[in-house]
Amino acid sequence: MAPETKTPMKDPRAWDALTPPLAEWILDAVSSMGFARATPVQASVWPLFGGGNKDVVVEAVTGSGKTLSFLLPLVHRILRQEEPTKRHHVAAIVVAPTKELAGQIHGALTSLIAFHPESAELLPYLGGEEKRPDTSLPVVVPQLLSGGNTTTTAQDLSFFLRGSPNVLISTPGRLVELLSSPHVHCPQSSFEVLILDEADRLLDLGFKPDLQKILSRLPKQRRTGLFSASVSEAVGEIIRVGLRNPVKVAVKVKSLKTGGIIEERRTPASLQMSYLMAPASHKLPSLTQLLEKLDPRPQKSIVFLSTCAAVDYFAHILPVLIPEGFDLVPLHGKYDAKVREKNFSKFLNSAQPSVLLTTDVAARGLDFPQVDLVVQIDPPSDPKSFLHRCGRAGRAGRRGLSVIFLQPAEEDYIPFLDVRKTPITPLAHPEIFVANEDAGETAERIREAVRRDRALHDKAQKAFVSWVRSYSKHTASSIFRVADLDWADLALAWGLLRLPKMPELRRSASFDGDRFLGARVDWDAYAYASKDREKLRLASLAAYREEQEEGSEKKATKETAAEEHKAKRKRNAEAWSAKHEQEDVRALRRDKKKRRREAERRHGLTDQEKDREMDLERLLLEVRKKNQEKQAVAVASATAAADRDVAGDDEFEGFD
Ligand SMILES: Nc1ncnc2c1ncn2[C@@H]1O[C@H](COP(=O)(O)OP(=O)(O)OP(=O)(O)O)[C@@H](O)[C@H]1O
Repeated sequence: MAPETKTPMKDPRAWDALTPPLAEWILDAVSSMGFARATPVQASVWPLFGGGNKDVVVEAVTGSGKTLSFLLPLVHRILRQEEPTKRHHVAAIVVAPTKELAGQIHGALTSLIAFHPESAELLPYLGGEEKRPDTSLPVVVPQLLSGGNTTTTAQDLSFFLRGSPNVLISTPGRLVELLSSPHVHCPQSSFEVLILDEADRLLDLGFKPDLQKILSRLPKQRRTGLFSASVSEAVGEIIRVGLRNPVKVAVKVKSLKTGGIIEERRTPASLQMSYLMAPASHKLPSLTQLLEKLDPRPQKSIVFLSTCAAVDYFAHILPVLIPEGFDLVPLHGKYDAKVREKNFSKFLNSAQPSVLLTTDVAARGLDFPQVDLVVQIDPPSDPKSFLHRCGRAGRAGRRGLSVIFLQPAEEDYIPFLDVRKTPITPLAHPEIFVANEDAGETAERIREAVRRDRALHDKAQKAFVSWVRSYSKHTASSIFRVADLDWADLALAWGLLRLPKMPELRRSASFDGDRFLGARVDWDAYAYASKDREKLRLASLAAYREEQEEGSEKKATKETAAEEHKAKRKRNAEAWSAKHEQEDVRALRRDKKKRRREAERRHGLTDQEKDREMDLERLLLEVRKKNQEKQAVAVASATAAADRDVAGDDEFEGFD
């Protein structure tokens, strides 16, 4: 019997085993890129989306090669057309949520078509002043619409008119602007395929209006592909994109749990997903230890914070804290497009160990080779971001470590992530231990830096308020509760010199009311490092003081006037009584004189005349006595009337 011959099974993911067969130039390209075989997602998507005529919804873990899984079908569909795409017609569009990701996809496509001779010939024309020549064969001509202020819409349009690209790669906003031009055409005869990368993010409410406008400008007869590591998060929204009988491609990871149980995960097997329980003030010292102790030293690390303002602030603080030899590169969505671009490529190309300090702007899709470590100092507000953030490390089979720092009150996040198939385990190695004294020392070092420049204090105040607001917006609101925050510890963690005035503080039971945290600061002398800014501050301080002084002078004048008025009244009252005393004296003298004269006069009167005068005098005395007793104007006036009749005005002057 002839010996049994076994033909070796062909690797189903070998590039040359895929159906339909890949073009020669693609085989060259992937082998030059060092990709020995297709990744599971590439092998699954190709026959459906490249060969077949299916719409696809693709979910595969981060770093599993989804970009190439949609680029290969995209170029294949364009190049198999009988004729080149007409001038100013678009054949394919790729939409991505951030400029950086759009740029990266554009880079990947450009590297790929560099292997396609007819398309490669046109590459030098792209971006140039010259109109690109027509071709007789189909070609792929990409244009990146980068948005922001890197290029204006007018520049994008003139590039489009000169280069006549047939593939647009863009963020939603800039794409809407270009598609609104009457010179940009997407007819059914030319348009082939629409790709939404990070589709669940693009289907979020924020992008909805732009996405609707884009869809309304595209023919209904087209192929559409949705790609993401978490596309199933958007199940309810997928319908909006107008897919026709889509095929769902889900590439899952199975891993062995302790006890021999096989579990399904939504994160790559090469990525260790860990957590560290740490009060807020222990987080930065823990980060420092992690960077120090990891062996080999992480070449590239990404540290996530929750807000742009926090990145702005800690970008000035971390250089003081992290071990020597690490470059710190900040990146967030509010930077000017040029700074964003510069910092992005600085991190990408840095030769020495570097740390990217960033927000969720860098959570999705970005493929930095050599990212060994991801640290989430702040857990993401949206749990969808969690696996994307972690997935910046451990890509394409490379080992990676992801650590999330959780405060004691946030412990429930651990089972929460388990349910979402992104389980995390306690960080066992390297061992991190932070004593309270270390945390206090770190806080002092931060405060020292803050004291050197008042601008840092301003940044800290702004950032802290925005951080608290973002904390209150966590989707998992039952786990991240502002009411549980330990304000004194947070103030240490941030190295604050005082806590900003916030309604959250007033409502908090754990806040003891000392916003100044026992830190002694001479606020008038506390200066900005920038001379110009300090000059301005001093000028406005002087103006403020002057205003205060004017205010107090006015107040003093008012007070003096009031006192003077009071004194005058007193003087008047005193003068009045003195006057009356004098008058009394004078009246007495007059009386005496009068009586002496009377006595002399009476000397010569008859007895009858004397009696009449005596009666008159008695009457006069009675009236005077009465008046003196009552001293009331009403009574006096009545009495005076009677008196005047008898004695004349002169006698009652004082009662008037
Ligand atoms: N067949 C392959 N073999 C080896 N490496 C590959 C292969 N295809 C792609 N890669 C590499 O894998 C890395 C990750 O690819 P890619 O960025 O497409 O991942 P992704 O699945 O889109 O990740 P994310 O979900 O984070 O966006 C890239 O550096 C890419 O060059």
